Amino acid sequence: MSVSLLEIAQLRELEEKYARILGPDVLMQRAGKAAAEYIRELHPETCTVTVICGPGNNGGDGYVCAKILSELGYQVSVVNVGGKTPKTEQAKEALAAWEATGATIYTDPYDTPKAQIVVDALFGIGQTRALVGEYLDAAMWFNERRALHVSLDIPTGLDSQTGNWVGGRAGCRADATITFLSGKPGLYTSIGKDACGEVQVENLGISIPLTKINLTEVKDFKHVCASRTKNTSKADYGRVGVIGGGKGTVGAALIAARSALYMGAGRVYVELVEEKMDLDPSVPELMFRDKLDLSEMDAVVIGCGLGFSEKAKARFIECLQSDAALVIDADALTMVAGDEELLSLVTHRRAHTVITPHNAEAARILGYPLEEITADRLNRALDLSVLTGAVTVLKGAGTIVCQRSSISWINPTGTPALATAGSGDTLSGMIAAMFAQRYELMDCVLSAVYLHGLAAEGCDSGILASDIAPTAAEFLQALRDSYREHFHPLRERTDPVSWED
Ligand SMILES: NC(=O)C1=CN([C@@H]2O[C@H](COP(=O)(O)OP(=O)(O)OC[C@H]3O[C@@H](n4cnc5c(N)ncnc54)[C@H](OP(=O)(O)O)[C@@H]3O)[C@@H](O)[C@H]2O)[C@@H](O)CC1
Ligand SMILES: Nc1ncnc2c1ncn2[C@@H]1O[C@H](COP(=O)(O)OP(=O)(O)O)[C@@H](O)[C@H]1O
Ligand SMILES: [K+]
Repeated sequence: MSVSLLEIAQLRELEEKYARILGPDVLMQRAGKAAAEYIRELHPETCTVTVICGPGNNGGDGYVCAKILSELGYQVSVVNVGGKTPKTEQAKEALAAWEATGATIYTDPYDTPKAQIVVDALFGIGQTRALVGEYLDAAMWFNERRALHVSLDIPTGLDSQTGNWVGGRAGCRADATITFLSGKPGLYTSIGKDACGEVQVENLGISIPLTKINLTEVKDFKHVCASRTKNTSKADYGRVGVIGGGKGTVGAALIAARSALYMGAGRVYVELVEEKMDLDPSVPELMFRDKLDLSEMDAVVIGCGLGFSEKAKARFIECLQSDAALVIDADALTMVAGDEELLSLVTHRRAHTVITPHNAEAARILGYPLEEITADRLNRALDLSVLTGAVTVLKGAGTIVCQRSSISWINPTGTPALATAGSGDTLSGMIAAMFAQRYELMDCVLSAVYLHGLAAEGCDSGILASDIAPTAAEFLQALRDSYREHFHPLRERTDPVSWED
């Protein structure tokens, strides 16, 4: 199963339930202890630490963590930012326990001695408005330190649901975040991808319910990772058709088509609506047709460099009316925006349909300003699936995959190296290749999105879009090797993925 990501209301419910079962301060004690242990793992040598605490329970976690670190031999300074009385009983008790050690309590972090580790326990999931005053100053102090930056639960200022800054005001930027009970969506998408650094989830000994928002794991598409049956031929791996080729943008279709081949499609055909080509000399395996017979295709990609001609639109309509699995990308998405006839054809499709917009395309289809998409990508992705009936892949940092049934996944792989022309075309071709190989709907989409991102992991410079699929294919190979190792009765189990639940 995927890693569950809980929303605030669900976290609050768990918090209340376990406060009743375990006692009101047990979770805070566990959170503070887990944070101290995590910091010790990150920096086993004892050193100087400053913990900045806010007025709520996040601050309470900070006081507990500070006391345990101090008992472990770290030299800890604690700041009760603004010097106010904490707002909850548990946080008051945690502050009192720190006070009982006789240590100085600072109210301004700028007064503290230099520290090798700084810990942000200002605000967690209870931050309801933009940082101002002493809290904003404290967040700035945190960011300015040349130290290891650790946030408790979430980086202060981050909206745990959307991954944006609360009220648009930037907060803490951590090198590492230890988050309690479960992951939260905002840690894995948008600004959250930068603000959290490494994320460690600590469930505090609580069993976490399954939820409708998940972080994709390899196990979510483990059928794709199983070995292919040996007694097969290219007919078993299907036919992908790529329709593009508007004036001057042939490359996009070629990139999508090549990617489908690399990801294991049996045959890949290209139709160029406005341009003419009979051969791609660098990938002679591709076959070109003036007009594809859609009834012969298992999966079709439409939109990459398609243009907006009448011919293109007519062809799009034929694709929508076909029984092939359809990946709708780029120009085809823009065509759908504001066109009721096309939208209705999308909605009424019987075969699998995936739309792959980036934020701007999503804004066009929904008729929203771009800011409304970026403000809440999870909910906007869901809006798109409800509007179109299709599986939505809302691309970007922390790509969101969602179904109309309201189950969503956030994809954890990918880097800014993917922010390069043609990278979305590659993804479309990869998804279609999975359809052609007849995997289940969500196996197809989740595997392609995950592997596409994985291909760019560790790359902080630039890559060619054409290189993404070959690298993704190598990762898929490694996963299949690992899966085979694991499930082979005569082999030792040394695989890196834990395949069984
Ligand atoms: N969930 C769990 O099970 C567990 C939760 N735990 C921990 O508790 C944390 C949640 O605690 P929390 O609810 O007390 O919220 P937190 O973020 O500390 O502060 C909220 C306070 O700040 C205030 N306030 C808000 N914004 C403000 C602003 N801009 N400027 C100034 N004030 C502002 C707000 O006031 P109000 O909005 O009511 O006026 C409220 O009083 C959670 O993240 C985790 O660390 C763990 O201990 C164990 C398990
Ligand atoms: N900063 C980023 N981090 C992770 N993935 C990214 C980032 N920027 C872009 N991507 C990914 O790169 C691809 C870009 O797609 P798209 O914008 O359609 O490109 P193009 O139109 O050039 O093909 C998407 O899969 C998107 O998720
Ligand atoms: K925090």
